[in-house]
Amino acid sequence: MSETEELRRTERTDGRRDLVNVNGLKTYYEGGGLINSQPVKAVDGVDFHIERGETLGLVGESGCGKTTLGRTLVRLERATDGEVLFDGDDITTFSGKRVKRWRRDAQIVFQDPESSLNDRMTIGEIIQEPLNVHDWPDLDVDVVGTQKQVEVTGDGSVNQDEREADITVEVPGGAVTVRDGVPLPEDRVSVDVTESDSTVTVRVDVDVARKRLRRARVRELLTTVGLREEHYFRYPHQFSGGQRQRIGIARALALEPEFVVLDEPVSALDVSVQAKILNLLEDLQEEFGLTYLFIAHDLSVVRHICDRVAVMYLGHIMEIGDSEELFENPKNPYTQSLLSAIPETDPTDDKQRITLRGTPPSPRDPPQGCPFSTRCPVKIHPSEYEHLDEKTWEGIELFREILRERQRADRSFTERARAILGMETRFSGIDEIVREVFPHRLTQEREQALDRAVEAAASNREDEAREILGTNFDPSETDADFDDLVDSFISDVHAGSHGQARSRIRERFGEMDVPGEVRGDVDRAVEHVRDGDEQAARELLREEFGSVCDTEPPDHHSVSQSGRTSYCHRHLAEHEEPEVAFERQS
Ligand SMILES: Nc1ncnc2c1ncn2[C@@H]1O[C@H](COP(=O)(O)OP(=O)(O)OP(=O)(O)O)[C@@H](O)[C@H]1O
Repeated sequence: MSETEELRRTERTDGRRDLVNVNGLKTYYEGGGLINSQPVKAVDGVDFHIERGETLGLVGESGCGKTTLGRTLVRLERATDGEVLFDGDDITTFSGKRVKRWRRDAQIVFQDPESSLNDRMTIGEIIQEPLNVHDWPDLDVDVVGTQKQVEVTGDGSVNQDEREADITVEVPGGAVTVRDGVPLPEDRVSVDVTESDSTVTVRVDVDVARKRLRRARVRELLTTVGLREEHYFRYPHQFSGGQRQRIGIARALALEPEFVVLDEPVSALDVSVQAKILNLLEDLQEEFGLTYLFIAHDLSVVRHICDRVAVMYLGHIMEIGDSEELFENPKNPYTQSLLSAIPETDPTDDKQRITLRGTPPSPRDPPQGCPFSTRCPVKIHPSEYEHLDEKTWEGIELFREILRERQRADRSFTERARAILGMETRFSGIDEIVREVFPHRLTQEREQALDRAVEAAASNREDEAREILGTNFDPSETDADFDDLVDSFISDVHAGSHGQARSRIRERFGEMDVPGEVRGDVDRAVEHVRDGDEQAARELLREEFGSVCDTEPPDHHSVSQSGRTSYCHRHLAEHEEPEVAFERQS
């Protein structure tokens, strides 16, 4: 790649160089040996960048792919597709020595300091391990002050990296500078320079063994992360959770990385300790110019520590941008839902809490269109059904969601085996589901009878109430036990729950209270389910009531001046913006 091309790839329009650039990244886990099983699409096509020295937060519900994404960036997981440019180079294509060299630049701190440290090693050994693996320090040498070809012999070697060399030798004169990160006094380095017409040969001898340098480096790291040098010979179990996390951080910093993935670094710690570790991480970032990807569940921590935030759902980034802006004025319906669940510190703020129905779909079988379409509270309705009221829509979406959940349950071995053995009777519940999901209404005559029955029961004329119900409602119309139903009705009225008493009867004897065209489709879907063909039921409902959200993946739309983007069809001009749709519903 030419230098200009490389610059174009890594330099953004505001002129700041990005350290990490992720393009179309996918990480799939293969099906685990099950025949025909689909891969888990843990990360399913994400694009973002991380600027040098910034902290990008990564949030989202459990299982949305945060850890997998973090691990892919440091190559603990192999990318299935896409590229991860680190300083312009695609690390997914590295192999052999190049991976090993690059690994020093990118490290990870794990969530659980309990299990991520080997209990049989001393703290010193744990922190020293990466230094041993990478044969640290390189003792690489930069020779300055000459145009001639340079040869380095003895303990040193020519610096071939872009990093600052461990030792710099100036010729003529042989003045030595040792890089800050190497705990080596300059008077322990001796230099001998010989020059010919075209070559300078520099012999560098270091009279301190690498082992001692490493031990000194570990002691330095211990104090850097707020521990004491005498902790060197202790074991992990002798430390508290917070101290163990400090050890994990020291280990991650040992090779002086540029980029650190912090995978829920404080989630396992007591609240009082969390703040200390967060402060430490911020101080270290400033001191060493680190770039962080900060993965977290706790949104208030993210707001506090991150410059920008990426919100993830089912392997996709739904919204990404400036942290304060995103928390103040979220644009994506998923971000809006996620943030609405944070308890409000100000009790006078009457923020609307958005309850999401169902659970996220399986990453083995994600929705075809928008990943959030199966749960989105402001999903776009097809234009021919725009006149439908919200209650009917809610019923349709819920019905579709229930059929999808049943499909998912179908995947379990037990369920499949039961079906094959003919023991399966789950489908018998369909009438009950329809009664629960859609509003039901009685004929006018029956509504009046219901009024009279409520009045009689409320005045302790139970026999009369029973008689009214018995005369006006035919027990053969319902699969419920009629006497039990009447008993419950009377108990509800006595308890003052007249509404519930009425609903009981309406659900059992009422007609579905939805517009005729909807009713016809629901009835046909129910028929398919009765015939054991749930797939046909799902397809029918999708064709009839599905919208662009069900069929097309959205684009990322710019939603603020600062470059924040949101992945949602509603940002297209022909639709209402998500917040307007939320407002209309409330
Ligand atoms: N090694 C693996 N093999 C197969 N599937 C996996 C593997 N690791 C993770 N997954 C699946 O990939 C999806 C994403 O998981 P991941 O751990 O990345 O999510 P997460 O957002 O970090 O969740 P959490 O917050 O619970 O850690 C989940 O469905 C998970 O079950």
